Amino acid sequence: MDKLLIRGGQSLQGEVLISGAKNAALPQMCATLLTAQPLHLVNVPRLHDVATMRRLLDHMGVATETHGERGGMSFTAPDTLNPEAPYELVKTMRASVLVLGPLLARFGRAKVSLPGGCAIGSRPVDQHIKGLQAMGAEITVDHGYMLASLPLGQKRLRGAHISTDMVTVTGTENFLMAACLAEGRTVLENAAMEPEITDLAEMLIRMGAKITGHGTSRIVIDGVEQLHGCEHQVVADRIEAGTFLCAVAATGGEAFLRNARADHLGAVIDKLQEAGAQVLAEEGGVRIRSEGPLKAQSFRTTEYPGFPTDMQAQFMALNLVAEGPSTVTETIFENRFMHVNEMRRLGAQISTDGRVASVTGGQRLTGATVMATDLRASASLVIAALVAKGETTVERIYHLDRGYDRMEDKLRALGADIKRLA
Ligand SMILES: CC(=O)N[C@H]1[C@@H](OP(=O)(O)OP(=O)(O)OC[C@H]2O[C@@H](n3ccc(=O)[nH]c3=O)[C@H](O)[C@@H]2O)O[C@H](CO)[C@@H](O)[C@@H]1O
Ligand SMILES: C=C(OP(=O)(O)O)C(=O)O
Repeated sequence: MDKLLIRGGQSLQGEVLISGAKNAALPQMCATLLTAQPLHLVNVPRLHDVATMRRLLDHMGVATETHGERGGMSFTAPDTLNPEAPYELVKTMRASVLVLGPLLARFGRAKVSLPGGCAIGSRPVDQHIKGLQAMGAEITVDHGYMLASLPLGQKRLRGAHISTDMVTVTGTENFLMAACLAEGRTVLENAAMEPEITDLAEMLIRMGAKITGHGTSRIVIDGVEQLHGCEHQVVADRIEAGTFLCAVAATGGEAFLRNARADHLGAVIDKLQEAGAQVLAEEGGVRIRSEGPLKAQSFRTTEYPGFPTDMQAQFMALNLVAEGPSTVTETIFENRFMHVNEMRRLGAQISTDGRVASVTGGQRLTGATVMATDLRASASLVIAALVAKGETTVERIYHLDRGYDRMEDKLRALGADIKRLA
């Protein structure tokens, strides 16, 4: 199993290219199921989750191709395919639930294993099921599979008014895709507003969908009979960018994050600036300068445009070395502090009480062997290791590879002493 060996203490300097977003590319790949015409994506990140999604689409009978250096991928979903997502292919990836809406909308049936993904909470899909049922689908769960179909004689899903019990990102994406081919109007209340939703909606509009209100909490979709192919560039990964911002802030130094979108990182940039780092939106990217001691920041995770749960662990790593006490409150997932125990192996002083972690800042971390437990936990351990004295081994980095595009190469180019051991 691959691991990372990191010798801490180098400040980071230079330029890094931010890849396309995992959480935008994955739903966009699923949207290919909505049309028989080819979908061409560019700026698709090189990630395990993307490879897994490709295998899943291949398994169903979608023709997939990669081309060029710019992360080009093409997909063609024929009129007849196998609408089944087996456990083996979906167990590591939450986004696999996103085939459900498109399959139902175009083929009228689907058999999809309950999805996996980061083990950061129980992560049910009850809202997905309820919303699609409101659109007329019949869905039962049996032996870990969602079995979905349309009632006899019904050819299309029907537009509905859907108001979810909580804001759900993939739930919103499933309804958005399903509603594009439904009969009549669908209104999504309490919709997620993440930039990845907006990017998906913009791509669907390019495919012929009629959508308004994306980027707000009320999205209106008027169903059409058919969608067509298109070419789309995947939006830059705000979480990868945020991770590099925290890494540079923690180690000190200066870096330009090419393609990063400051407008998608408001809450994270505000906290970094309050901590004392300089963060500037520039033409083509974001620059960060960090020198001298930073001040630890308390924060709570909330839905976009609030502080992202996917940045909680990385910012906690920064709070370890910044000065002063801080509290970190996780409101989205009930079990997203698994990095805390591993950070303690590096000498961190953190106590947790339910969803609140209290962090003692200004700590001298020292290298140790730690274990990655989930995707962003892995990234936070890498950041902590970059500032720890001596050598740290981060084990089980297959979690990191799920969602970061060659992270160690990018960090090495910025001056980090980091290597992968197979
Ligand atoms: C592939 C992808 O885009 N993953 C992101 C997506 O995950 P994901 O879409 O799984 O997260 P959701 O927004 O759905 O989850 C938000 C909360 O709602 C709960 N919930 C959700 C659906 C449901 O049917 N029932 C239910 O109870 C979840 O357990 C969680 O507590 O948004 C999360 C929150 O920003 C991010 O951390 C993930 O990186
Ligand atoms: C939790 C995450 O991913 P997933 O939803 O794919 O498990 C993440 O990207 O931080």
